[in-house]
Amino acid sequence: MSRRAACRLPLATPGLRVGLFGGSFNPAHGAHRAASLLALHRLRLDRVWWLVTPGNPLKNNSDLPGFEERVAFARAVARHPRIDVTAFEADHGVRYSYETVRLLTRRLPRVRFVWIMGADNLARFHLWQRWREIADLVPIAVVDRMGDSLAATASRAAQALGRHRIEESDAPLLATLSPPAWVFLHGLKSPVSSTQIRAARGAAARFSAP
Ligand SMILES: Nc1ncnc2c1ncn2[C@@H]1O[C@H](COP(=O)(O)OP(=O)(O)OP(=O)(O)O)[C@@H](O)[C@H]1O
Ligand SMILES: O=C(O)c1ccc[n+]([C@@H]2O[C@H](COP(=O)([O-])O)[C@@H](O)[C@H]2O)c1
Repeated sequence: MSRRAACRLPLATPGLRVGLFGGSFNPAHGAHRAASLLALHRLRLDRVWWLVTPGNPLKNNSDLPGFEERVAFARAVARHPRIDVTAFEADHGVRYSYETVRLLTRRLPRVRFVWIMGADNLARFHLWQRWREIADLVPIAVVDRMGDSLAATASRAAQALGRHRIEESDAPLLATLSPPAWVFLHGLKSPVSSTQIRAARGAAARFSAP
């Protein structure tokens, strides 16, 4: 591991409860922040680390803006003392979440990590590389999202992990449970998406073009 990589991970003391929130952040937006605050509060986390991906393995990344640009904008949007925007995956040359989680849990075995994702990602979680092993490594919190709840709870991964789902009222315990364990968090249901923001920016650019 390089000195630079070691420097770019936030400080984490044993027992700290850390939510891992991976994303393309193209661009970061208010629902990323709101989902992080919901998870911080409902899971009794100490911090949330945003893991800006060098490129989602399931997306076409040909139009993805530069990594540093997405990190800088994410930092401007996060603006919270308990949210850290990290370049962990780029620093370590990984883009599969299984590798990220394995690296982090090995390097910081006494930190209590929780993987956080929006409901759209639970709906497609069974397509991720080694998704069952991710669920064996860390508890998972799924944040409800407008239009995605039904597909998420009926998905292959949700069904396969069904008996490991805990009651939402037990969410404060999630970080202390041995995986597999997961919870579905209601209470956000935001319609905001990066897709919508990119479309609005594109329309504005076309409108103002001479
Ligand atoms: N409105 C939202 N409500 C809940 N979770 C969200 C919301 N928007 C994004 N997320 C979650 O944030 C994480 C990062 O998402 P991402 O950066 O891909 O944003 P996005 O808005 O889904 O982007 P895109 O529209 O380009 O797919 C994912 O786990 C995603 O499910
Ligand atoms: O590991 C995988 O196979 C995998 C497949 C799809 C998405 N992910 C991760 O899921 C997170 C959310 O991605 P996105 O593009 O929906 O923001 C991000 O950390 C991606 O690296 C990971």
